[in-house]
Amino acid sequence: MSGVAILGAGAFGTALACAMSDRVVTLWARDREQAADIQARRENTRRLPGVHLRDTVMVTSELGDAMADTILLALPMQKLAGFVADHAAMLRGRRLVACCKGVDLQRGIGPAQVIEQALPGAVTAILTGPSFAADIGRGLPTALTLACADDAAGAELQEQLSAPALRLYRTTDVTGAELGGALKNVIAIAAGIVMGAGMGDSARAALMTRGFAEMVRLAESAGAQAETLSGLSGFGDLVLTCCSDKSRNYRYGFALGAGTEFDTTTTVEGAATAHAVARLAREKGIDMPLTTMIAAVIDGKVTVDQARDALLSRPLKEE
Ligand SMILES: NC(=O)c1ccc[n+]([C@@H]2O[C@H](COP(=O)([O-])OP(=O)(O)OC[C@H]3O[C@@H](n4cnc5c(N)ncnc54)[C@H](O)[C@@H]3O)[C@@H](O)[C@H]2O)c1
Ligand SMILES: O=P(O)(O)OC[C@H](O)CO
Repeated sequence: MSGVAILGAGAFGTALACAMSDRVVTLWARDREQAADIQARRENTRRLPGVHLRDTVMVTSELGDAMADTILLALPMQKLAGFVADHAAMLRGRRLVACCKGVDLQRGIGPAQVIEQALPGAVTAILTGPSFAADIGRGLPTALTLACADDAAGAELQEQLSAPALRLYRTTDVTGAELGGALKNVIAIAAGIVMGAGMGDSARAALMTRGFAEMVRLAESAGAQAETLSGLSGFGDLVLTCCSDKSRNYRYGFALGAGTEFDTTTTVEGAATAHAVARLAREKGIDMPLTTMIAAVIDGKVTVDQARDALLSRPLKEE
């Protein structure tokens, strides 16, 4: 058994399959009809319309046909624990690369730990960083972080998963990489709120900067290295997601700020993660005013105006 399989035919899984289609790669969709449709049309019309899949991408809904030595898990964060627990027997012994961004709401842990709890001893890695599926699908140049605690395994994965337009940088700081990807989504919701409510570009810049300070504070308390947060998975992804309406987290925040409707079936990882992180911050005694406020706004416990006023009237402090 060799090669690469991607589990989850959402926007990101499909885009990764596209980027890695310089070789044979398998894409698994849980829905039989959707898998057949993508395989026949060579396009995922539901999740990544307009992107053509080469014949080297094999699409299946049979999980057994999607087993390879390296498995990319491109599922929403809150679905990961259930999925790996349900399919532990099949996944055991393979290199597992989580491609989701977030903190598990029930367990308060990131994707690598979620996998390790279900499959102790598994070689686990994280693929994360600034990347819109639509950009990757169009073959536009993208750089991501591949984080693996076992550096030798990480180096092999970096070689295996790099592709002509997909450049992977490597780190052993798994905690830093996964918290960068998780926390930037919360700040992106906040950036969307700021812009949707008409607070302006200067307010967004302030929010991104103070949001980044929160990200580093929490990550360091969890044992991550601050410089990882300054890399692609932290700073890079924060800038991308806070400044583009291609981002679903940003668009969700914008709708909250503007008081407009938002399609609740859209994957918005930052919403659950805001709650998971606000709880973690409370338990650890870490000051995370923005994240805590975003969780309260999402819950409707405070209005956007109340959140703005409360944040602006906090005691003055050193930067
Ligand atoms: N879309 C992007 O631009 C992008 C970029 C980088 C990272 N990501 C990350 O990738 C992850 C997936 O996002 P996406 O954009 O592909 O989402 P998506 O909403 O486009 O697709 C999610 C996919 O997961 C499948 N799925 C949901 N629950 C499942 C379950 N229990 N078992 C099996 N399959 C299940 C759905 O059928 C769907 O195909 C997220 O964590 C996201 O943050 C997305
Ligand atoms: O659409 P979003 O907000 O989930 O963002 C997609 C990616 O995480 C950007 O790197």
